[in-house]
Amino acid sequence: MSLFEEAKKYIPGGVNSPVRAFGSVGGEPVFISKGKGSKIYDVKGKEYIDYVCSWGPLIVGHSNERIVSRLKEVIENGTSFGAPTELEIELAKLVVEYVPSIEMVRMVNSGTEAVMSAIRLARAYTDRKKIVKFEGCYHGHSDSLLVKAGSGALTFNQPSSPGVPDEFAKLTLIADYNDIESVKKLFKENKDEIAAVIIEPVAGNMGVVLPKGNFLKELESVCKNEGTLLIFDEIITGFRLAKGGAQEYFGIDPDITTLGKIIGGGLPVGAYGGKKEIMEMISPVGPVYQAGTLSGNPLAMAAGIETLKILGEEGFYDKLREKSNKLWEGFRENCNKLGLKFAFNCIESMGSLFFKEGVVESFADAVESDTKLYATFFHKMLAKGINLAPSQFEAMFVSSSHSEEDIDKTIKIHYEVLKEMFGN
Ligand SMILES: NCC(=O)CCC(=O)O
Repeated sequence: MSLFEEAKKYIPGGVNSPVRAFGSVGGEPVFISKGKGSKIYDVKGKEYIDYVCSWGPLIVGHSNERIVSRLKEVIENGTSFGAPTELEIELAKLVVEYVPSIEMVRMVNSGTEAVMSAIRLARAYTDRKKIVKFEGCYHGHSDSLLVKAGSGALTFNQPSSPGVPDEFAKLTLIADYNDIESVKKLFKENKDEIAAVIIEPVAGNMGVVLPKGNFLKELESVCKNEGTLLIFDEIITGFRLAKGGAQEYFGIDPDITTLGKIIGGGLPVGAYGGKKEIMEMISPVGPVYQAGTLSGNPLAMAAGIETLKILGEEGFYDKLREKSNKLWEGFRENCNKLGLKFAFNCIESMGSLFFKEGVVESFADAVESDTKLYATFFHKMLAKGINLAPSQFEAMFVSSSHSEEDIDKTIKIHYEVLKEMFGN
């Protein structure tokens, strides 16, 4: 019996998160035994260059020495206290220093929790109930956000999940990413009722889709005029596009920011932060309740602190950009050499190749991609030792641990695979 067969006996679908099950690409998921730097190894010892990076957190690669050694130090003193520690202050300070709009931050355990809490806070702050999200954006799996969601929900054709009561779902209004008119229309129809607009500033869960022109600026100003809070879901883009995330990159001032992934350096951490006036509505200062037994866990804080310190070093993002651009250029050249006109979207160290000709600038464009071709591409890459996300509707990530050699090898294999699929 394979490990997957065995897992399926005890765990629904054999996995603890649906996207891992290879549902949209077929076949059995690879079981991983270890990771080091840019590489992961399956239980049979096969090596892969990894561009999933645990779905984004590992911007400095697997099993980074500084993180591991700090974790060893911290674990000697205990694993959880449910009481304040200095480590929490250290990570909070770094977040406030790095992320322009954050004056205060609350740590939780996952991105889902961060978003769920941010929405509650926005509703309490504005005394309004409705929220706006964009079709194909994914903000974790809390009830209000599982309406026309991206990522695994889209991959598995469950964008609006059963189990979410209609009464909740109808408070979530849906706009089109990169279409400010669709947002304005919702505001017109729901005057003074919208608490918050939540957005992935760069969409990463319908594949990578970049904000066009002034879209984010316009969104910021619509929200300000309407007395609605703008929530930037920077769970993917935070500390990824720049030290201060997408808000620094695009010069936007959101009211609340949600963080996850990189902030935990590979351990479970989420966070939400914003202006002091808003954040001080949270219990025990204010009336908005939110809590967590393991929130601010010392190990998770330590991994986050070490990661953020590395990101703060001179030239970190310049080097990562250079490396990423080399890979993206390689992919583009490969497509050109083979006369392929597939859309390729990238920004800094995140990118997606769409099996769709032309451009992908909206959710409607993204879902026109040929997911069967993606599945073939994915399996051929995997067989040759390149690990990509097992879905068209995800991003790939470059880490600081990817070497020139990794990048060259990946470009070479990418060419071979596309040639096998499309060459004459
Ligand atoms: N881009 C989607 C995620 O990062 C979530 C991964 C998961 O659902 O396990």
